[in-house]
Amino acid sequence: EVSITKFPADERKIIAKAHDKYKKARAGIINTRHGQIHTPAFMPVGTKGTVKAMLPESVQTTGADIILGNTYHLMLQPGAKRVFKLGGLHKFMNWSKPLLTDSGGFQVMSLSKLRKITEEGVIFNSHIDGSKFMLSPESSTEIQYLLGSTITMAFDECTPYPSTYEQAKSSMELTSRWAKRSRKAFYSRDGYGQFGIIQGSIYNDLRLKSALDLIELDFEGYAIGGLAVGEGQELMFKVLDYAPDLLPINKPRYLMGVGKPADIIGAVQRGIDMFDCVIPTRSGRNGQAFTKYGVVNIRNSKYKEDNTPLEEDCLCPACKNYTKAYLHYLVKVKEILGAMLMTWHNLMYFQKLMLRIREYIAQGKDFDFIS
Ligand SMILES: Cc1cccc2c(=O)nc(N)[nH]c12
Ligand SMILES: [Zn+2]
Repeated sequence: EVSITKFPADERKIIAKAHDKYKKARAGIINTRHGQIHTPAFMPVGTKGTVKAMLPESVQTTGADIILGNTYHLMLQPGAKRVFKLGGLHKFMNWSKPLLTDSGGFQVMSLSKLRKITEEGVIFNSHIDGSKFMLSPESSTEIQYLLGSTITMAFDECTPYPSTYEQAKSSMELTSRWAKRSRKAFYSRDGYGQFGIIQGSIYNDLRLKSALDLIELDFEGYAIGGLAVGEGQELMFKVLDYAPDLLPINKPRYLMGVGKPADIIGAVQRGIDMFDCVIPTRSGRNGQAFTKYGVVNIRNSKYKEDNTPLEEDCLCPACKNYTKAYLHYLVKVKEILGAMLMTWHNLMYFQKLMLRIREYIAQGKDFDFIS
């Protein structure tokens, strides 16, 4: 057992795995100002201060310890200063457990129409009304402070895939300079943390340089960025075969934007502790349910008279009180309750997967199951 201080006031126990294939898998607890995070952990995405179609108390019943918010969206509407004046994001959205906010650069690149990357930061036009904004390591870090994030992400540039070695190198070097400025701008408090994000695309020497630059800044945790950007599972795992080992063994490792159950299992086996992905919520709203029998596309007409639940032993309201026929109908007629029940089931499914993974690691058992 290795126990180390993660967030200032806290301890984290890592139970190293004996089994060779799983020796990098670890189960632990991150203690923060807003409560514990059991890892490996899946973080539901609550982009605009809400996990879409869910009440925060419903998210809590699924077993989620922490949810994500987004700097980009919240700075545009309702504005970080306003959220701060109203008591911070925890109070605003009635979520008292840990909150992690992404730093906004990734969202600017994927959402805003016009943008310009300079050494200072990213200048962009809001995708809502076209008004001009700037996000920099300093402003992103300040916005996350105003929101009251438990875990603040450093301001990075997500290197697109594919990128040439030169493109990936200069992008990674910019991220290292921005990480230094982010770290300097961070107001550190007990039980709060800031995570650095390593880049370097698929090039192992760039990944190493990125890790060395960020380890010098002594972040409370580290994220692996620049994956889940179209490289595919095989290449992602190839990077994950070495990248997590470049990071301090005694700090949380967060793989951003991942992923499907099989991606999560493979990444845990390679030493990742934290995940976030829109798949359970977005696909739930689109009528896809994750079950132990595989993904159920509830809109398929074969379910229109299916009087059985998605999963007979699932404790979520969709499975306890309703049938696939009813869910099929709700989603077909675009009733809001359809989005709610499908989302609730998928979030419960992802949290059950994480719980089983944590239990298997703690018992020293293999967890190759594709749940
Ligand atoms: C959300 C997300 C997904 C995937 C990759 C990234 C990344 O590289 N950097 C940031 N800040 N966020 C990411
Ligand atoms: Zn269910």
